[in-house]
Amino acid sequence: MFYYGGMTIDLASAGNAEARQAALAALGQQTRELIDAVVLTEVPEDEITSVTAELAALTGRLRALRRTSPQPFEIGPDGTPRHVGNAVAGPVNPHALPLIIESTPERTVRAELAFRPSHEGPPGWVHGGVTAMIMDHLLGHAAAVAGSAGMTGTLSVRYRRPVPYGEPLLATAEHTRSEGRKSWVDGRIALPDGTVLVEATGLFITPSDWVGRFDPA
Ligand SMILES: CCCCCCCC(=O)SCCNC(=O)CCNC(=O)[C@H](O)C(C)(C)COP(=O)(O)OP(=O)(O)OC[C@H]1O[C@@H](n2cnc3c(N)ncnc32)[C@H](O)[C@@H]1OP(=O)(O)O
Repeated sequence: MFYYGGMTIDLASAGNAEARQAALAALGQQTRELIDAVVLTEVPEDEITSVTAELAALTGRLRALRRTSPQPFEIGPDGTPRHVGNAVAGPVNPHALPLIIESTPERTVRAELAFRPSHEGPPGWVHGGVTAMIMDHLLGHAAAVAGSAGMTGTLSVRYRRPVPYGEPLLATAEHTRSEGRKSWVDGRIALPDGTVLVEATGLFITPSDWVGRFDPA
């Protein structure tokens, strides 16, 4: 639903929802490229000022029709909840990598990823809060794949080595045990040669009203 000039418009039913999602995903990707270009640019100051004015105009065009409610969960191919606007995995959210997660037959999860220049924390390396965010989401996905979808209760991260951006990395996670609505998950981000850079353990708690709602496929 979108709110515009006193009207509520259901754009999904008015047009082709799939084409709209593809268009939004393309906008999200272009915006990611813009963000990295902003971070890395060395163009002259008058060009920066000119581009800023153009961006202000583009921002105004997008604000002409605005969503007023959160996007709902969808059920992914592996039966887990997800939504296109998610800050880690949502294709239409420029903030997201987006993380593309695969489930294995053993109900573990893996994601090939490369951080971007805009994720920089210490010069030349990825910000620890960004890697923690990736771990949070991936571990949550592993809980869901194991049939224990929940919200993060606690997340513990051990930073073993600095994480580079612009290089291929592999993130993996697996559910280790559950007690009632509480589930524990381990995960890590590693170099392609297996060198572990970041390790994490999370406790995920299934809210009472989620019980039985997101059973894996
Ligand atoms: C596939 C998609 C993956 C997505 C992953 C996304 C990960 C996220 O970012 S989620 C966002 C961040 N997390 C949050 O916002 C959570 C906010 N907190 C909450 O909503 C609630 O506190 C919630 C749901 C965690 C627990 O609420 P509720 O179900 O009422 O818990 P409650 O009944 O009090 O406690 C249940 C058990 O969990 C324990 N518990 C509750 N909260 C915590 C906590 N934060 N840490 C440790 N244990 C906890 C309780 O002690 C209790 O244990 P026991 O059964 O042994 O007595």
